[in-house]
Amino acid sequence: MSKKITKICCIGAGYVGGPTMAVIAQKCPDVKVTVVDINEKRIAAWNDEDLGKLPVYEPGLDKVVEEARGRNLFFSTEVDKAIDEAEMIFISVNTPTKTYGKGKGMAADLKFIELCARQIARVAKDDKIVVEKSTLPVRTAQALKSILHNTGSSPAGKEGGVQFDILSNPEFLAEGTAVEDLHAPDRVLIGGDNPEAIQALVDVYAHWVPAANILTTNVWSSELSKLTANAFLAQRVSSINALSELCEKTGADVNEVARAIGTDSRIGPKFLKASVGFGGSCFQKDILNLVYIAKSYGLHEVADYWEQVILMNDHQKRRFADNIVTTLYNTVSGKKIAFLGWAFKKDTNDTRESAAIHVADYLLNEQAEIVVYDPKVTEEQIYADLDYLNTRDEKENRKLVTVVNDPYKATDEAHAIAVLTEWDEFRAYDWQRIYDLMLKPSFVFDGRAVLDREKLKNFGFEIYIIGVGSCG
Ligand SMILES: NC(=O)c1ccc[n+]([C@@H]2O[C@H](COP(=O)([O-])OP(=O)(O)OC[C@H]3O[C@@H](n4cnc5c(N)ncnc54)[C@H](O)[C@@H]3O)[C@@H](O)[C@H]2O)c1
Ligand SMILES: O=c1ccn([C@@H]2O[C@H](COP(=O)(O)OP(=O)(O)O[C@H]3O[C@H](CO)[C@@H](O)[C@H](O)[C@H]3O)[C@@H](O)[C@H]2O)c(=O)[nH]1
Repeated sequence: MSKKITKICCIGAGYVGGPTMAVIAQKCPDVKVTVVDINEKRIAAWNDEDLGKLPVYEPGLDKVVEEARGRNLFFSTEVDKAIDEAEMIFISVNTPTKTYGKGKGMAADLKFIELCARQIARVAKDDKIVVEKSTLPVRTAQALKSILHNTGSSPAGKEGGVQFDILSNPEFLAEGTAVEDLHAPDRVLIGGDNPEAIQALVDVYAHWVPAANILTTNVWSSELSKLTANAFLAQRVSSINALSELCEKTGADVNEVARAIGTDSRIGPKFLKASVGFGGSCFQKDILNLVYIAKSYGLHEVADYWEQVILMNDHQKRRFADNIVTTLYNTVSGKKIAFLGWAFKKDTNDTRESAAIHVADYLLNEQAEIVVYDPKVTEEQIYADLDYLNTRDEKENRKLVTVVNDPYKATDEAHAIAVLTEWDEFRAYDWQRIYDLMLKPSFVFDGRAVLDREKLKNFGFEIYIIGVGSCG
C-alpha cells in the first residue's frame, strides 16, 4: 500500500512550478498544494486578485488558478513552513547554464537545487518524498540523496532519522500550451527506486492521467530521458532550419518540403517549422548540458554530434540578421527596423533565449534603430534582455531601442519589418496601412513564415520569407 498524499509543497513558483501545481490542485481537490518561492514579487503576483496579473501568461491558466486558489492551492514565501507540512516536496527551481568556474557555459548550475536540498534536510522532521521536477543532469538524484541523508537535524543514517525518497518526474510541458499539455500529457514520467514512493506519485497523477500514460522507470533513465527529449526536438528544428538555407538557394520552399516529408508517418509533421532559430529557456541549456555530460565521460563524438544542433541554431539567427543588413544596401546605420514579436514563441510572455534578442544585438552592432512591438512582453523585460548581453551600456540600449504598444506605431516610417515571433495577430493586420506608413522600398523579413507572401507583394512590399527567400 502506498502512502496517500494529502499535502504537497513545490519549491519554485516559475513557469513550471506555477502552472504544474495549479493543475495538480485543480485535479486533486483532496490534496493541499502550496507553492513557495523566495521571490516575493512573484508570489504577490500569483496571489493578485486580478488574474490578468499572474506572473506567467499561459492561455487558460487564469481559469485553473481561479478554480483552485484559496481552496487547496496556495502561494507563499514561507518556505520552511510548507516543507515542514508536506509529505511530498517538488523541487522546481531554475537550473540555468553555469556562468562561472568548471563547466562554465555548458554544465547546468545546480546551486539552487543544492540549496533546496539543504533546506529540506534542515527543516524536515518526518519522512518526505522529494521529487525532482526541474530538469537535471543524469545522476543528480545521487547528489540530492547524499545531501539529504547526511545533513539536517536528524540525518537518515541515525536512529530516529528522517527517511527521504527521491523521485525524478521531469516536466514536458511547452510554454504557450502549458495548461493543455498538463491536462492531457502524452506521458508522465516517474523514475525512482522505491515502489511505494513511485506509487504515491502515480496516485496523484492518476486523478486525471490515464494509467497507460504514466511511465515508470529507474531514476537515471528518467533524468536522461528529459535531456534526450529536448535534444531530439531541437535537432528537428535545426535540421529543417539547415534545409531552409538550401531551399532559399535552390528555389525550393521549405514549407512544402516539410509537408512532403512530414506526411511520412515515420517522420511525422510536428516540429518541422523553419524559423529564425529556436529559443526558450530549455533547448540550448539542456543540449549544452548533454554535451557537457558526454564530454565528462570522454564521449567526444557524442558531444560533437549534439553540439552541432546549437551551432546550426546560432548560424540561423546570424544569417537572418545578416540578410537584413545585406538587403538594406549593406548598411542599417540610422535605419529604423520594426520588430514584430520579441517572445521566443507565440502565446507566452517568456523571452529567455529568444532569437529576437540575438538578431537585435547583431543589428544594434550595425547601428540600427529598433522599434519593438510584442503583444505580451514588457518594455522592462526587453531592456533587461539586451542589458544582460553586456554588448553595450544600458544608456545606449535605451537610445537605440524603443518599445511601443501599437504595431502601426512600430512600423511608421520604418525601413524594414522583421517578424521574430509567430503571433497570430500579425496576419490580421491592415498591411495596406502598414505599407503606406513605411519608407519605400518597404522591406519585410519574415523569420517565422507567417505572412501571406503574394498578398504582401501585391501591396508593394519587398518580402523575404525564411526558407523561401527573395528580397533581392
Ligand atoms: N520553462 C519551461 O517550459 C520548462 C519546462 C520543463 C522543464 N523546465 C525546467 O523546470 C525548471 C524550472 O524552470 P522554470 O522555467 O519554471 O524556471 P523559473 O526561473 O521560471 O522559476 C524558478 C523559480 O524558482 C525560484 N527559486 C530558486 N531558488 C529557490 C529557493 N532556494 N527557494 C525557493 N524558490 C527558489 C526562483 O525564484 C524562481 O521563481 C528548470 O530546471 C527548467 O529546465 C522548464
Ligand atoms: O517546428 C518548430 C517548433 C519549435 N520551434 C521553436 O523552438 C523553440 C521551442 O519551442 P517549444 O518546444 O514549442 O517550446 P518550449 O516551451 O521551449 O518547450 C520545450 O522545452 C520544454 C522545457 O524543457 C519542454 O518541456 C517541452 O517539451 C519542449 O517542447 C521556440 O523558439 C519555437 O519557436 C521552431 O522554430 N520550429
